[in-house]
Amino acid sequence: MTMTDTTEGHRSGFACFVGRPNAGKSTLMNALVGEKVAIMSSRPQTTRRAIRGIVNRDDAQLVVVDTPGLHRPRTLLGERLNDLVRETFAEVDVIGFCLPADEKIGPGDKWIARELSEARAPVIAIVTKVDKVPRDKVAEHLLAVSQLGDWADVVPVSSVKDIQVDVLTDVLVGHLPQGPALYPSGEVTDEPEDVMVAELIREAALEGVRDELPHSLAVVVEEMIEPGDETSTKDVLEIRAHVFVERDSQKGIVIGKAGSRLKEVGATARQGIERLLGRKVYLDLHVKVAKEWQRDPKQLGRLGF
Ligand SMILES: Nc1nc2c(ncn2[C@@H]2O[C@H](COP(=O)(O)OP(=O)(O)OP(=O)(O)O)[C@@H](O)[C@H]2O)c(=O)[nH]1
Repeated sequence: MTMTDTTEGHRSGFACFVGRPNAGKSTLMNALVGEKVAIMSSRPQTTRRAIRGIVNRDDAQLVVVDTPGLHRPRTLLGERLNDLVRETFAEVDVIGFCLPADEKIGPGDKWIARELSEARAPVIAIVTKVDKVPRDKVAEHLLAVSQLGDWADVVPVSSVKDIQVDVLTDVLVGHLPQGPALYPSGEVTDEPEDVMVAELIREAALEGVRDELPHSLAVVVEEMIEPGDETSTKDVLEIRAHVFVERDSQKGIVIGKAGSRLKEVGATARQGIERLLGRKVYLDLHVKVAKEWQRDPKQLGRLGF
């Protein structure tokens, strides 16, 4: 009998997903990782890259990292985000490019495809939402997608109906280098709490209004006050956060009629935060207009970009 190293044949590495808004990236990432992983948001000090989740298997560990939306830059923030996306592309082992089966390939997809042609890592074209269209349409779409670029693979999936998600995992894992697990299984994040809390609030605030507020929204946690603290007024952890938007009209969108939407945002975010921290919290949200913050480097710095 020979001694076998347990890491022999084991693969590990990073994957990221890109695609235009609504392409099904988040749903797919959640399907891959097997649970809602927004709360695993993790942001290394220098970038906005976050760990979305980790797929742990006996033979592999696939770490899925987040990429800020890739889009045609119009503002300073847009340019910086795109730089970050390119940095992310340079650091991952495999890239998944999501293209929804129920939508024609558009200029946005072509732009992303061109960006991806520069990437060092292999790109898997993923045709998402195949449950939404008949089979012959899927076939047609697959053909169009395969002609769009030089892909390492083209994989059709449905995250909602769980079609081919396991196949996609195998394909992604196949592109990882051999190596031991990068994170202990069970570990989900290495991020400070306030950053994750801010991310949860931002997610909740964007829910349903992503199109209206694409990148014009930032959240800063101002204070997290423990019940025993001098300034504490509550008997639970008190979190005060600012939600920054660029314009008064956007403020209205976030707050809603008579504050109805902000109340919902707060309730959703609070639930997530309580799950994350494992304790009850009191959440106090203030919506503020930081005019043109996307163009102002000082403001950007303060908001963590
Ligand atoms: N029927 C069906 N709907 C899906 C599938 N995947 C995603 N969707 C829906 O498509 C919409 C967009 O999905 P998301 O996962 O939020 O897309 P995204 O690419 O993360 O979007 P952005 O956050 O805007 O970039 C949601 O309403 C999903 O429920 C799928 O496999 N089948």
